[in-house]
Amino acid sequence: MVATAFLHPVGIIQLHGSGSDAGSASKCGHSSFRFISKNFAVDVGLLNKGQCSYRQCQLHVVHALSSQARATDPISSTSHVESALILIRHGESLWNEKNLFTGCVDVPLTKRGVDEAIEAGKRISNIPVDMIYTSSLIRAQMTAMLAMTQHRRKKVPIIMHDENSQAKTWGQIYSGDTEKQSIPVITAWQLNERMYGELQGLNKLETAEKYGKEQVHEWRRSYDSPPPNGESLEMCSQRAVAYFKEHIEPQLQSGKHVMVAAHGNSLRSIIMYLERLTSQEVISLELSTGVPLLYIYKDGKFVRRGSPVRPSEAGVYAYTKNLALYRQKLDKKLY
Ligand SMILES: O=C(O)[C@H](O)COP(=O)(O)O
Repeated sequence: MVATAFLHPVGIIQLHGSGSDAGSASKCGHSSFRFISKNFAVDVGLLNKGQCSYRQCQLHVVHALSSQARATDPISSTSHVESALILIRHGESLWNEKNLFTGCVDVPLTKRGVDEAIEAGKRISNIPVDMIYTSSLIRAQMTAMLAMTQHRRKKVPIIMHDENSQAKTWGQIYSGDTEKQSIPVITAWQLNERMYGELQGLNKLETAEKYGKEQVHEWRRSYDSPPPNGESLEMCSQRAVAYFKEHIEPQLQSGKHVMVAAHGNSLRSIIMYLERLTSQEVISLELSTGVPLLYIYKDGKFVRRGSPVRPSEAGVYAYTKNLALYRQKLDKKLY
């Protein structure tokens, strides 16, 4: 009986068992599998066809399947894992202040937006953050960095540069201790604000007068009506939610606490996914600038815990034992 070809969603597996000497047999007998590490799998198909012995077999390392597979797999199920997810829309930008459609135009924060980011940081200063994801736009990156100046854990957020191999090499940290005291910040264009097409740079009020209030509201808040040569929320969701599922959700599933600093619409699309909102319900979803939202990820589900009102708000930390313990350790300076 030969091992069947399949991709296991959990980890690199090693063939063991009768009839298949991992060293030479080109035909492997029935085998049991041992997990060596997570996030990869090997295609045992080559072994079955006798095309190579185990040792020669090219380990077709396949990135682990989606979190769904991991969630259903009893061995890898991380149902005991509980992670915090903080979503934050950037603070007020210079074009928010001028009431201009911004979309993917890369404008910075206003002074008020800076203050909003700092206030947001105070609100989440006792909630654990292991990784930060931002869009590739400066207003989201400024918001994340400013917010983290208020965090009590005092870890240093460091923007990871992997645009090319030199950037990766030149940005390396050569101290394990220093690395432990830092938080990787991953920037992703997929988290950018929806591209507002020919509305970018136009005044929102003038645009409503020109095209009519209903039409502009449709473009701004509906799910599937794009502005002229721009993205609909649905199109934005196809990149933002896809990125969240592929890159961010697995981190939460492994127990990492994550902050995502992004934009009104890219976050609306992600919240639509987290809270299973319909395309009708999402129309009324509005996000204020610089107000952090807290979700608890557990058993493959996201539970929204609102927005911490202030760092001293007991309620936030009573939500889960882990958040309360983390806060206690901060209070006792155990970090
Ligand atoms: O892109 C913009 O103009 C704002 O960031 C969000 O715009 P909206 O509130 O019209 O969606």
